Amino acid sequence: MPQGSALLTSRPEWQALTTHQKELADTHMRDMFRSDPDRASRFFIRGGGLSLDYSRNRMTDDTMAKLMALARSCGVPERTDAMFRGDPINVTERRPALHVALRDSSGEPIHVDGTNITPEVETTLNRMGQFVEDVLSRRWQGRSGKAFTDVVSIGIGGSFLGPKLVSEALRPYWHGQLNCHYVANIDGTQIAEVLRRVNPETTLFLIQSKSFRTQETLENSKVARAWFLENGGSEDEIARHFVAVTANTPEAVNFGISENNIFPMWDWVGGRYSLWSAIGLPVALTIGMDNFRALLSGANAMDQHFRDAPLEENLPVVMAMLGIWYNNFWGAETYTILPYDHYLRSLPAHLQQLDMESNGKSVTQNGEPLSYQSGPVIWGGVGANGQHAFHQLLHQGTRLIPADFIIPLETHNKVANHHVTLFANCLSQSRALMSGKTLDEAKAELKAEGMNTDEIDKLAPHKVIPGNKPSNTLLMDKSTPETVGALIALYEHRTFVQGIIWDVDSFDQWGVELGKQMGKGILDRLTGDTPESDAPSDSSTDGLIRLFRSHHGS
Ligand SMILES: O=P(O)(O)OC[C@H]1O[C@H](O)[C@H](O)[C@@H](O)[C@@H]1O
Repeated sequence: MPQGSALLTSRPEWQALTTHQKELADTHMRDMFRSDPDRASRFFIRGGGLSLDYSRNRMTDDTMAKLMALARSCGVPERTDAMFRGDPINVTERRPALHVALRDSSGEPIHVDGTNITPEVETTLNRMGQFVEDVLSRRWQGRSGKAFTDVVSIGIGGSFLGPKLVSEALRPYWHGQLNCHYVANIDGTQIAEVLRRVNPETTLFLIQSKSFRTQETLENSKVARAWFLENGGSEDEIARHFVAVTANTPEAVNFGISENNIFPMWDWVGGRYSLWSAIGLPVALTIGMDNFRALLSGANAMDQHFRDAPLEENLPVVMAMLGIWYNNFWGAETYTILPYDHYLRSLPAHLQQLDMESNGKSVTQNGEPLSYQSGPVIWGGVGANGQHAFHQLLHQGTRLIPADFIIPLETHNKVANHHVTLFANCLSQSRALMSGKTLDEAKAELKAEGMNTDEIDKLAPHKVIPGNKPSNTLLMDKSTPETVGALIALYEHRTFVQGIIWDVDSFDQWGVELGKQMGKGILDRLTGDTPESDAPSDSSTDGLIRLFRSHHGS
């Protein structure tokens, strides 16, 4: 499939969308709804246990047909097949991206370099299951024969955000035997606060690092080990309290983790796609292995929907192409994720890494500079809280910010009339964003309040809400292991499809490396190990290093 930066924008399908955007530029969604009573039922699809109402978008049937034509011309179906087949779609690292294999229980073989990987996936899941059972049944217990009460997961980035999101999302499924804590940051406050709350005799540490080279994780793990030894633990007992998940067994063994306590990761799973692997252990330990497997099966249901449904009825594809529509044809720079579910409060943070690390790229797969925008800024926050904070800018700011509203039909916590009120808030926000308020409506309202004409003329412009702001509404019956799995998988595939259109490598992250490389030299200068470094610097960095050193008297 020919691709390339110039090729994309010169495709007839791309140009048709450029022209089409101009035709739609002056049409308000309010009028689209008025003139088309079937709009909402036509732009409503289901898949993998989720439902999507995408009728509140600046589009018509013609727009969707044009977006799907672009998807086809960029090879979305073929590239999707390539991903599921295990082709090395991560071109810069010459690897497949096979997170879908982690949740495929069909038994169908998937080959990487000639080896069927599915038996190893199943073996690892069984090992996880055995470990969870051993811990919960107290066959595996702390050094003084007490049952574990706490799990501390040490990891960052993909080895942190996904498991943390799922732990929180599935809080109603916690069996209650174990508390779960996450430590990610090199800010010592985080680990200090966690260690203050746990007991060294009953705490299990999980060191989660695909590479086993990540500074933050290694430094925090050293602190955890030292704390364990300082608080009555012995070297021999480390094996009972420290477990690692990594693709780098030698480094984990070097660190002092017993080889029997190491769960594997594979280089064909990207960090931000790894919560489905043994990186999900903190989740499995707190919700039990059956629920963890249900999470995988929910994700697998979305995988099947993504692979098999026609593009027009395919949730990840429809959402991806609407995102392309705003990003590349309407100039939207950001995209907001609004879960109306307290349990999903960490979804925006997880999707931020998933999407911004995957599609924050500026060259094509062949290394040519992009002549168009790639991934947008992803942000968001839980509803209804955001309504009393940043939604003002969504309603009346000058920027176009498409939004995804995500809400379960049913709550786990029936408290007074809260859930129906939450639902009403969600619907009223998406409706207000779409319809807005005209100047005439604002004036009529003020008149009805008894205001005089002079005052009305002054105040009314401030009360105009432009509307025509696009949003999707994603629904699920309830936040369950299955629906949460499907929801996360949906966004993974949405990101993947957009990467196909932009022709970027969605599975590498070279940009992250530069800061890491520079970090070492700067640390040495701050600590005085190499005060006069030959490494390239600048007057700002030099000045700030001097300031830090003089503050610490060095
Ligand atoms: O799991 P690790 O190898 O420790 O990596 C943790 C994280 O750090 C890196 O800097 C990457 O940006 C992330 O994609 C990765 O998930």
